[in-house]
Formats: sequence, C-alpha cells, structure tokens
Amino acid sequence: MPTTSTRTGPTAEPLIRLSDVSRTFPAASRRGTPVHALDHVDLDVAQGEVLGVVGYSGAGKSTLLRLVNALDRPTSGSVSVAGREVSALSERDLREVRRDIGMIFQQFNLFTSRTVWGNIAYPLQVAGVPKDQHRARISELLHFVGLADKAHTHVEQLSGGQKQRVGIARALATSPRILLADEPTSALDPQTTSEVLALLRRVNEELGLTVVLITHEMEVVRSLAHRVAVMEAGRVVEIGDTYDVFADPQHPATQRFVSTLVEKGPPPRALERLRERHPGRMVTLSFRDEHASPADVFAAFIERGVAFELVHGGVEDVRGRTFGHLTFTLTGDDAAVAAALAHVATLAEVTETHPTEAR
Ligand SMILES: Nc1ncnc2c1ncn2[C@@H]1O[C@H](COP(=O)(O)OP(=O)(O)OP(=O)(O)O)[C@@H](O)[C@H]1O
Repeated sequence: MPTTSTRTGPTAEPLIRLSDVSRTFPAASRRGTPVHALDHVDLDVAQGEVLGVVGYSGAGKSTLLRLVNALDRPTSGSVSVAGREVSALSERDLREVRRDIGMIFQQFNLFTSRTVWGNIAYPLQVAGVPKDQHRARISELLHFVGLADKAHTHVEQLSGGQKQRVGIARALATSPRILLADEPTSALDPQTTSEVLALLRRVNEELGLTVVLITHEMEVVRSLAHRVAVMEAGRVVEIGDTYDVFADPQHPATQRFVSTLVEKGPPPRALERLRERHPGRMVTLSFRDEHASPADVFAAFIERGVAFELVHGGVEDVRGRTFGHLTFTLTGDDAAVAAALAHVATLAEVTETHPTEAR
C-alpha cells in the first residue's frame, strides 16, 4: 500500500489522467454529423489540486466529468483514476472507484421528499455502511457544512445555499478523495456563492480532496482553482496556473473569459471618449508581481519630465498574487516620452494604442 508521501511531489502519478481521450456521439439524424464532444483530450489532475474547467455551452465539460466518474466511456483513449483504467473495470470495481468520487450539481439534485439527514444518509446506505455508524458520520458532516441545526428539516424548506451545503455533505459522506463539481454556484446569488466557495476551499484544504470544478464564472475560478483548463469544441485549448492564465491569457477563448473580469486596456466606447480628450500617445502597461510595481513606472515618467494621466485599469488579486493592466496617456517632448517608454518596457509589458486603432 503506497503511503501518502509517495503520491505527492512533482513526480507523483496524477490522481486523474485523461490520455488522448475522444468521445463521439453518433449523428442525431441520418443527414447529421457525429458530435465530437471530446476531441483528443490530454489532461492530468494532481492529488490535492483544484482544477477549474471553463468553456461555453457545448464545449465538452460535462462529458469530461462523466468520463471521470465512469458514467460514460470514451470512444478512444484512456481515463484513469488513482492509477486504475476506469473504462476497463467491471461494474463491481467501478462501484469502488465511484465511492472515491463525490459529485455536486448546479441544481443540487437532492431528494426533496427527504430531510437533510435522509439525504446525507443515502450514500452511506448505498455503500453498505452499518447503520450504527451513520449518526456520528452525519453529525460530523453537518457540523462541517454548518447545518447542524437543520438535520431534520425537509430540503425544500432550505435556501439555495443551504441546499448546496447538503449536496456537499452528501458528496463527502463516503470520504471520497475526489469531488467533481458541475456548475456548483451557478444557481446561487453572489453572497451565497462566496459562502459555498469558502466551504469548497475547506473541502480542498482541510480534507485534502482533489476538486474538478466546471464553471463558466471566472470569479469562481479565481477564488478557488489552482489551475484552469479552457475548453472549446471538445478540446482543451489552454491550461495553466490560474494566475498565469488570468495575467496573460493566450488563446482567444481564454481572453474572452478573462475579459469578463479583467480588461486589458479601455473598452471601445471608453477609448473613443479618451481619444477625444487626448490625441497623443496612449499605452497600456501590464504588470506581474514578480516584476516592477506601478510606482517604478511613475518614477520613470517623472524623472524624464513626461506628464502622465492614469485613464483606465486596475490591479487584480489571484490567490494572493497581483497583476494589473494600467492605461496611461502621455504628454511631453517626443524624445523624453520615447526614452521613458524604453525604460518602462524593462519593467512591464507595454502595449501602445495608436490614435486610429479600433479595438
Ligand atoms: N448523450 C449525448 N448524445 C448526443 N450528444 C451529446 C450527448 N451528450 C453530450 N452531447 C453533445 O456533446 C457536446 C458537448 O456536450 P457537453 O454537455 O459535454 O458540453 P458542456 O460544455 O458541458 O455544455 P453545458 O455547459 O451546456 O453543459 C454538445 O454538442 C452536446 O450536444
């Protein structure tokens, strides 16, 4: 039996591995074309990490989750969980693998006719956990999710956030190592979303679960995910550390998602207004925390007698690290502006917006 330490560190086997996985659904009609829901996907999820998976509707996110918990099988390629190839397992072995995987859903999928207690007891019954062990386990879970006083309430009397807490407690009942979360906060208001995200963070940090989280909300990715994978048309088009992806998204789909939270430069309408006021040089400086700070840039302009106005942008925080995009208009002697910008280019990434530029 391997110890936990052999599973950690950079050389450890990933807990979940998809290798060259495709899933094709046959055409719906004779004239239709097959749907490539997943198209040659390679993806590793390390033990203990939170991976956010984003993509527009139809990108293949749910199909990916269904392959991980073996509710569906790949057309080609392999899916392994904890070193076991799931598509090759018998129904009996699959039940064992599924016990290692909890799942939560956008619409909670609770038994509305049961109480909170009854919902959490259900997976324990299915797993054959002796009844005399239920009380202690359920009460521990209720405390963990902050619903100790709601044990005997019927779930239809709960708020959305409380329902998702029940969903999380139920998913954790059999002590899985993996939590699959399918849009877990999309049906919740912003305040409740933050509470549920805080709870999911504890699931990862205190209980050590590996979390794969599907979402279309970049705020959810920012607050929870260590890494993010962006999907489009069945492919993973970009994957990386959440900070790197937010600070410098590469693929157009990723750029669209990130721009819902962080804009690199003024949007077209603001740009038009700015141009009316300032026809001269305008630059957007992109900072990362390992590089220089905005203060170094201000100093560079001041030292060279360049007047500057900060007209757009801000500094963002991703898991305790900062980056930002700040747009300045610059006024002064041409040579001084050029010299200042040459120096600033050593401190930050400089993108110039030319007067005729339509973004
Ligand atoms: N059982 C199925 N039969 C036929 N086509 C399917 C089936 N399941 C998924 N698809 C198709 O596969 C593609 C990917 O679907 P999937 O549900 O994985 O996307 P998604 O990214 O999760 O989208 P959403 O955010 O809308 O749930 C879609 O075109 C979908 O219509």
